[in-house]
Amino acid sequence: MPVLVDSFGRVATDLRVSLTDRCNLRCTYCMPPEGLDWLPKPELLTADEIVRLVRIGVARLGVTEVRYTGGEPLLRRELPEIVARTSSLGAEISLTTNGIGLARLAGPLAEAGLHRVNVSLDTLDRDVFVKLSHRDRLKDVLAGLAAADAAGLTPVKVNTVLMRGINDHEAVPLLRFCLDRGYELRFIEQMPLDAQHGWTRAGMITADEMLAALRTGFELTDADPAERGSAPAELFLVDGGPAKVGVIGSVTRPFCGACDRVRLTADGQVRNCLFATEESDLRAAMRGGASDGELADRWLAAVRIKKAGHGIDDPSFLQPARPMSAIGG
Ligand SMILES: Nc1nc2c(ncn2[C@@H]2O[C@H](COP(=O)(O)OP(=O)(O)OP(=O)(O)O)[C@@H](O)[C@H]2O)c(=O)[nH]1
Ligand SMILES: C[S@@+](CC[C@H](N)C(=O)[O-])C[C@H]1O[C@@H](n2cnc3c(N)ncnc32)[C@H](O)[C@@H]1O
Ligand code: SF4
Ligand code: SF4
Repeated sequence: MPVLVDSFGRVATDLRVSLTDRCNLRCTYCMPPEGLDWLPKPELLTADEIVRLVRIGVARLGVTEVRYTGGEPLLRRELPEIVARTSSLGAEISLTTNGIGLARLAGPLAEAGLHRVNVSLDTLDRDVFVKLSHRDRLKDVLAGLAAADAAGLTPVKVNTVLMRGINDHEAVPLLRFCLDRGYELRFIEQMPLDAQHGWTRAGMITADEMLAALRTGFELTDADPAERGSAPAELFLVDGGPAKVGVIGSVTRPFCGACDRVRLTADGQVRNCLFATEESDLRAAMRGGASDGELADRWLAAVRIKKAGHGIDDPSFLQPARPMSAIGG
């Protein structure tokens, strides 16, 4: 089987599929309070088109992990159907979500064949949640997390972006909360992918700062690096283990050398990197009558030209035109 390999020899086996660019939160590191100009419906891939492309990825191109994301993937009505139709292909199927609606959907998604979820939770404080996301939905997120755990969508992982002066005092309580419930918490460095282009390197909480904050409450030791593979999260044992906490240092501790990712946007564009400047239009090809083999060939060509890394520190770095919510995080 041909594989999605780039010119540096990295093989993309992890397909991240954005199901929609819409969202019911407005996290300040992601999009403005008024929202964005969402993609028009006819431009979105249909459920049939998504299933066809995922099948091509898994059956013809060596994809072994499929993650549905967005925008907010739980807003896509056909999510359980898409999971059901792709879960028999043999790849691991996971979901990254803000958790709103998961209280209702965790059971049906598990039944449809979803293996696990990662839920974003930046704070345990209702007022901070409102400040950070411009919506009063903390209760729904917490209910979604509990439902995911109860439905066996495990290991449940939690994603937290720390923001200076907003939630950076919550590193220790958030870890305590996750340890108590058996969730694997990962702290994330903010990347220049917000729609407002407001990111600054100085404003970002670094992985070193996160670790220093955590060490005020816990003893951290390096986990076995062999376990990491191509995962973005660097893991640390908490108080001797076995519980772990992760740090995703995309900016100060980049992991691009081991990158195994490729993305499909909600409007059917292949992106070989979060920070890609070029996309390959599978939707137009598909709607123009391309065969599975022709689509696979386009996909292979798109991955071949992946750059070595994100280049955030290069003087010539330009933030991509698409924000994270429209790329698929
Ligand atoms: N630089 C970089 N960061 C990424 C990439 N994918 C995800 N991230 C970061 O990692 C965070 C967590 O991503 P998730 O969607 O939970 O996926 P994951 O951590 O790869 O998933 P697991 O397999 O469960 O560990 C995101 O919020 C991003 O900030 C990527 O391709 N490149
Ligand atoms: C874009 S969201 C999509 C899925 C879902 N809406 C959610 O929030 O989990 C996926 C992940 O990207 C993260 N994210 C969003 N903007 C980011 C940024 N500028 N830098 C780093 N991570 C970001 C979020 O915290 C979330 O964990
Ligand atoms: S990070 Fe996720 S939940 Fe927050 S605004 Fe972006 S897409 Fe929505
Ligand atoms: S920034 Fe690009 S190359 Fe680096 S890990 Fe993410 S997707 Fe891969």
